[in-house]
Amino acid sequence: MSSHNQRLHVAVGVIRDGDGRILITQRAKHAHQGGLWEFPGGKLEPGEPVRQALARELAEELGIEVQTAAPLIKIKHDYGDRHVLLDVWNVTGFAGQARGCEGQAMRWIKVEQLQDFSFPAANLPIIAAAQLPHYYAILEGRSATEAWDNCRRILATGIKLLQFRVKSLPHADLQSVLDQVSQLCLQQQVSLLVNADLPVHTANAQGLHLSSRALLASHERPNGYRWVAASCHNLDELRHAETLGLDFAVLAPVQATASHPDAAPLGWQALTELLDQINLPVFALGGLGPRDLDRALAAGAQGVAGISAFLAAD
Ligand SMILES: Nc1nc2c([nH]c(=O)n2[C@H]2C[C@H](O)[C@@H](COP(=O)(O)OP(=O)(O)OP(=O)(O)O)O2)c(=O)[nH]1
Ligand SMILES: [Mg+2]
Repeated sequence: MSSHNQRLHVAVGVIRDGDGRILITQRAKHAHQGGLWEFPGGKLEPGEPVRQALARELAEELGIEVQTAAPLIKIKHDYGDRHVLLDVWNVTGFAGQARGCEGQAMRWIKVEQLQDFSFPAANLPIIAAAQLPHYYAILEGRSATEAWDNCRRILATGIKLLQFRVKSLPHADLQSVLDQVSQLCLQQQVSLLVNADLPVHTANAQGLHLSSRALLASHERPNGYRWVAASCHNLDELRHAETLGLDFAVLAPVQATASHPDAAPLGWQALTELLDQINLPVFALGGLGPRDLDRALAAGAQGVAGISAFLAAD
């Protein structure tokens, strides 16, 4: 194996301050991917655990001590001259004041500003992962009243990412319920994705959610949406979502669910193995709720998606 084929394992931190701002630093001009902005971090030493490498690199580069960190996403990327595995962690607690210990430029920026900076090519899914929350709620309802009631209950839990998928609603009611839901989402700064199978106008939504059938029928990313996501059940579908340049996927069913009793659950092990093979933020769905977040993160997921799990009691 030539040295270029050996994958360089890199520990990377998406560091957040108390206001949710993110720290980015600029790579030295002469370095690989020089001059571009990056999330601080660096190469693992031989035999070094990744969590330890993360702490060491952030101490060396920024003079901070990592206190709270959780896995965010893993990216494998071939630059041609170098093959990297970026092992990216969310760092939400640290001691000390970050400074550029190696003379590098640094900025604390809002998550929305990540688009305004040039990062290495491998960073695209990291930026999506950094901007997405850990929970994705799916709105269902058999009547306009029930859908609206469910929407209010879901948003009351603090959900910031919502899919409008009220497939059992009479078509005559769909548009007015969607208009009402999108109004409330706008007010509460919730990102709303509309399921692409629904016969509605999506002008007031930030995103489109493709069913796995719609995903496989698509040859390019739909235009004009801040977020485009898809439902997946296997590696082929996940790969297709990645190839189209979608922002994230939902993978189901991870556990057995009452709503889909015939579908064989993947289980945590298969979930981990599937997520290891793609560079895309993925929410785990199926028999899961907020209590499963740590397990989902450990498996390499962005977080947890659910329907009934996010309906808080009134
Ligand atoms: N830290 C970091 N590295 C990234 C990002 N995106 C990306 O493609 N990389 C690549 C660039 C490099 O090829 C590799 C990091 O290796 P590096 O050589 O900078 O690591 P290091 O900090 O240990 O550097 P050094 O001590 O050897 O100077 O990962 C990112 O967001 N952060
Ligand atoms: Mg570095």
